[in-house]
Amino acid sequence: MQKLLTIGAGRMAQAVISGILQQEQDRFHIVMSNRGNVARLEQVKNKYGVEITTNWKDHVTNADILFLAVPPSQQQSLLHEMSPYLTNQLVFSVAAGVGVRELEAPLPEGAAVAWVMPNTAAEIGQSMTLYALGQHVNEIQEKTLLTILKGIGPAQRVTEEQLHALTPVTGSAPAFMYYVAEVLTRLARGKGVDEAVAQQLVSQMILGSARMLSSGQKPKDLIDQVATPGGSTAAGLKVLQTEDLDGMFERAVQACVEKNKEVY
Ligand SMILES: NC(=O)C1=CN([C@@H]2O[C@H](COP(=O)(O)OP(=O)(O)OC[C@H]3O[C@@H](n4cnc5c(N)ncnc54)[C@H](O)[C@@H]3O)[C@@H](O)[C@H]2O)C=CC1
Ligand SMILES: O=C(O)[C@@H]1CCC=N1
Repeated sequence: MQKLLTIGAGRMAQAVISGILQQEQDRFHIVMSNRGNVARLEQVKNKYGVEITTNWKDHVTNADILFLAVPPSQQQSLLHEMSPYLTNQLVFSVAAGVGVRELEAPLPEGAAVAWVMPNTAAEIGQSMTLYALGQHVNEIQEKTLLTILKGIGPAQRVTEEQLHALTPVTGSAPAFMYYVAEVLTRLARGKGVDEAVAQQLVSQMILGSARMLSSGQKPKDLIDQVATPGGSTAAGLKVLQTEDLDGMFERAVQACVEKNKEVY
């Protein structure tokens, strides 16, 4: 059994651990740590049955995998602090904007690092995860990482530059989708449907649409199937185009990219 130490026990650490435990219960011994929020640690211990600690240093030397799930602003000082304890552990981080180069720089020469960008659907094994590997990750470590990622959903290897550009598309865009869901749910409620029903009908609509997309059909073709020529959907789509929804999404993605750069 390999020992996996998380530093950070917040939303993303828990989403990933939850996904791993559903798929790979017996493969990893998981220890979760944070900066001292004992109540949060007790919660994760009760919820996931993992070991907890407020002092990651007690576990770092005999861990096989170090999973950094702290805010991007905290990560460089943490890496410096961790550096003297590193031997051959695989270090992977999910911090937005903190690339492979930034992970390697504070660590000893030859440190094995990976930059991973999951999303919160990791919690149910449905994240679309992107990852980039540092130059010193060996075959066994890559296999271990892929085992972890398999637990949280499909994963796609990309370059570090692509990962910077795509973080909004897979990491942040779930929030954009939930925003759309919130708006549609509110509209449905405004028509006298109660909240639970409104959420059910919107979530099933999104689920069905996602399944159609994941069957490989092109968005354009799927739009055409819905929009009867001269019909009501076409009238609605025209409003979205006139109001520049494309431009709004482009600007939202760009805002995420710019924000992620602020870490440095
Ligand atoms: N929430 C999301 O959808 C996604 C988040 N991420 C990344 O995941 C990381 C964590 O984000 P969230 O889980 O959303 O935040 P969060 O605020 O829920 O969790 C942060 C955790 O880090 C701990 N922490 C903070 N500073 C620390 C330090 N110096 N030493 C040890 N522990 C420390 C906190 O106690 C907390 O447990 C961020 O870097 C973010 O960019 C990446 C992809 C998606
Ligand atoms: O909002 C954030 O900064 C993180 C990065 C991707 C998703 N959540």
